Amino acid sequence: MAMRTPGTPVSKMDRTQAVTPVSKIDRTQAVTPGGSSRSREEKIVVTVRLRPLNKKELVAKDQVAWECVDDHTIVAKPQAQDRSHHQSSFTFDKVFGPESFTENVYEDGVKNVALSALMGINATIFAYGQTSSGKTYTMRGVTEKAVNDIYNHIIKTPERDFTIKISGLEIYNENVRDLLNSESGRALKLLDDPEKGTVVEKLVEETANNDQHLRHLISICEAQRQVGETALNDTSSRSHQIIRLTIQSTHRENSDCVRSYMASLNFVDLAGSERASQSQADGTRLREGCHINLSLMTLTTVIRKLSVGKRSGHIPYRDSKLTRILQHSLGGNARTAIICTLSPALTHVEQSRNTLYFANRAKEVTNNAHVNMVVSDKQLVKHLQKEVARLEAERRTPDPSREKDFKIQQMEMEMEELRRQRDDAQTQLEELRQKLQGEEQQKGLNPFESPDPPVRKCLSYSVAVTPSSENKSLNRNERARKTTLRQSMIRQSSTAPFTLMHEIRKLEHLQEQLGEEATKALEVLQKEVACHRLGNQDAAQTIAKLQAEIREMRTVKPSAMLKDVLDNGDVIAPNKSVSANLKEEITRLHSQGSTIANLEEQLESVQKSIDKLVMSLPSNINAGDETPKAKNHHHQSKKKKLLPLTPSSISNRQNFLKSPCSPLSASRQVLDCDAENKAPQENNSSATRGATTPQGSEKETPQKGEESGDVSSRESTPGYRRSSSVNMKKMQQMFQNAAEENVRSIRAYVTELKERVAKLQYQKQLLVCQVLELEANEGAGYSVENEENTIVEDEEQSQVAWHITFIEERQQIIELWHVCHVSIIHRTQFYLLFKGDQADQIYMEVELRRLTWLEQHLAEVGNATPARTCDESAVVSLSSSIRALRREREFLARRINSRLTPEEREELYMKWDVPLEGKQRKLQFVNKLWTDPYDSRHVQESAEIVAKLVGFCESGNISKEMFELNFAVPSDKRQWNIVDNISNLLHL
Ligand SMILES: Nc1ncnc2c1ncn2[C@@H]1O[C@H](COP(=O)(O)OP(=O)(O)OP(=O)(O)O)[C@@H](O)[C@H]1O
Repeated sequence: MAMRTPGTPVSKMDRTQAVTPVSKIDRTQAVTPGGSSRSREEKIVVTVRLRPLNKKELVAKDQVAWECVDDHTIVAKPQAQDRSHHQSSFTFDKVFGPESFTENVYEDGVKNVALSALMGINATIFAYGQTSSGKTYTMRGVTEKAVNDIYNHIIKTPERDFTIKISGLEIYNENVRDLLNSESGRALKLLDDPEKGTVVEKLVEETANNDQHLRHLISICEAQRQVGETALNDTSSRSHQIIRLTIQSTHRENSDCVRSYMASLNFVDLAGSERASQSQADGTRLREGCHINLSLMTLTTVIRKLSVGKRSGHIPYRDSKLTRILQHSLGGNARTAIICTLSPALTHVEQSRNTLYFANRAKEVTNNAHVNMVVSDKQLVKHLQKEVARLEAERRTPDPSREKDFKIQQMEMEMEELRRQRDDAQTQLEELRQKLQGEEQQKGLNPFESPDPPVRKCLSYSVAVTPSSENKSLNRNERARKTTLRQSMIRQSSTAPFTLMHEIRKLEHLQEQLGEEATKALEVLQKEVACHRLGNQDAAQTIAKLQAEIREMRTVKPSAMLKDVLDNGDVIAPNKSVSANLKEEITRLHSQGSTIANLEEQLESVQKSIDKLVMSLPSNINAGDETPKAKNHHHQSKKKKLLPLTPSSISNRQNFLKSPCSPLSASRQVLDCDAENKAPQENNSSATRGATTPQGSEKETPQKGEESGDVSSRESTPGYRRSSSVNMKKMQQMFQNAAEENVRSIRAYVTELKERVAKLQYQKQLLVCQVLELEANEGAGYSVENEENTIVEDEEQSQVAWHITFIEERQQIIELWHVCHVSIIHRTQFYLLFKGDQADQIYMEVELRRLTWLEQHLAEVGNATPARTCDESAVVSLSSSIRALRREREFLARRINSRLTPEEREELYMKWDVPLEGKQRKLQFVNKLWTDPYDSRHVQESAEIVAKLVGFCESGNISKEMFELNFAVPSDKRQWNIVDNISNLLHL
């Protein structure tokens, strides 16, 4: 749509496009197909103003020949003697009658076009008409009002800086004269500029300081204009006058923005066409009249040619200086409004008709205005100078702020403090232990023996797992559960000493692995940061200290005894009794009580140090705009890529059981609970991921380091420095990004190590409990030596008792699954795998414990939205568990068609009361599974259906190992494709 209603208020104007108000007269053209959104075609706005009869005409009793019948139409009054067949009615954008004010002409006719210049769009306002028709009268008023509006706009737009310049020229007898420099008296040349088009050479351009100044300059132009008396007009303009305002505006606050709007606004008061007979011109006036008519004729030709289309051949702009100077305004890059002025007198009716014909053609001319953005040389130079200075400074001093050094110093101090605190804690612990030992010895008791072993065990467990649980009232099942737990422990203690020893070995081996991996992580960190600092000694020292911390962790390795045992192939010394071995184990476990805690503490300390280091990276210091979500995503994706993991660590990670009782995990409530109920992906996908990611990660990290190293080495060469400061900046930025990413990855990795240490803690505590059970049994007379006899004697009785306990425990577990919204795939596997075998005791116990903890945790957290911690571990809530379970049910529903035949489906739908024709019946059906924990038949059938849907059959495609307290990789992943996911589901 092209603009038609010229009076749109400035506030409603589109600041970047030529505005297109609605018009009553639809003579517009469509926007150029494929044209820029900032450029559009628009027809010249044409208005007609009919002045009142002047004194001379009134005296001569001239008649009024024209009438404005409405806002758009002017008609010739029928004259009795007029027998010609001229067009008598003309329609324009606006027609103003003799009573109209110049203000109306401005507001409704040209304002919109004039103010486009404030938005970077060139604009031109013409007055065209016969001599004495009122052109000058109208243009003066229009110019005055436009100046008012321009300055009002400037006042209302404080965010932009405006510069207004003015030049004035007249074309008199086909010579161009400077109205602001009239003393020179010489004619100015027109030059062709490839960018600007025709320019007037040496035309003076003054900058207006304010509106008054501008008005003053305009008045100078008008005063300098050639005026002469003719028969028709005492003050007839004998030249074409062009007053040009150049308006430039720049956004104040955005100092980096070097582009600004720039447009010119032309006020063109043409000389009037005249007939020599009427103007009675002779001599000078006649010569003037000839030139005037000649240039107006060229203008008319240009308009006529343009009105029939720009491709209608040659447009004779160059035939007159007027059309040459105004070329852009005639069919070019400008919005143009023409005010055609008419005398109403019948004596001038032919002249007026010619004016209307001209106006008629002009309204068909199409312009193509666009917003002009310019880069001021001055601004550009300023901007470039600033940039060069900044880059030079950056090149000379990579870290001018010294802020990083300061932060490193701070970090070192904090590390020192942490180390001191750790040593103090260790000393205190040692003192406490010795004191305790002394007291126990005074009482004549073994320090690790308790007069009431079961109570000792319970305390040990509850303190470690849920420090606050002592004050909480027991729930409906807790009492019974504790009883059965105690029973199962006692039973287990008589059967599992070897298993326990084995578990202890594994745990300790894993602990050693953790130390190694932490060292690797720190080595990578050191490399990254060393590169980043470009040899900064302080940073290197800091990292060396961090690494020493990790080495310290490694020194707290399994004891010499463990080493012996491991060296001997993990076999218990044959000359020692099982009881003696266990006692030693107990002692060793206790003596290592602080080992894992130390590891945790030290990892915590390393984590803090790394956090500090990451924060000290320049991009982190400045970065405040990265959203947490984006950071999280970024972090996760990079973590996958960059972690320096070994295959063994990957397999370990996949099989970790998360501990709820670690001091770390308890304080931070770290629990991978979405994983608890996470719906598995389609088959194979997870296994593939697990296999490919670590390999990629092993390759990625060193590559990054090498890249960084390359950059730093190149930067240090003089040739590189000379090459380009912009390139150097880019490369520095790239390097910083890479370093930051890797350090973040390492931080995430250390966090993960911490979690794993926490899990170790949990496992170890569990083992301590069990070893204590053994010890207690021994103390009570159940010696391990006569263990076999005892078992044989009590076998039958024990089996019956266990069976009863199993039934009870399983029911408790099923109820807790339901309450905690645990994965129904997990429920199915557990339910189908553990049928009451003696060896199932430990699994039942572990499951019961973790569910008890989970139930309590959910009760504490409630429905709170799981918050994300910085290390990305999710905190489970009831709602997150329910969501995960819902996703899992959707997953299972999707498998119904592929896993069940149509007959099976139909049978099941009927059996489970799912309408056969109902919508989403698959989901409806799955939603009914595992919903009644008290109906054993329902539970059994639910388990069977889920097993079928996931392809699990109890006879061997899943290992009990995955529910066990060990970290072994399932022996055969092919047995069940989604075993990895299920392992995750089991994470605590
Ligand atoms: N709309 C109007 N209302 C009242 N008086 C008007 C109007 N238009 C013009 N006049 C008067 O008519 C006379 C001629 O006007 P003006 O000089 O503006 O004509 P012009 O078209 O510029 O003539 P020229 O081409 O000879 O310069 C002036 O005295 C002016 O005051």
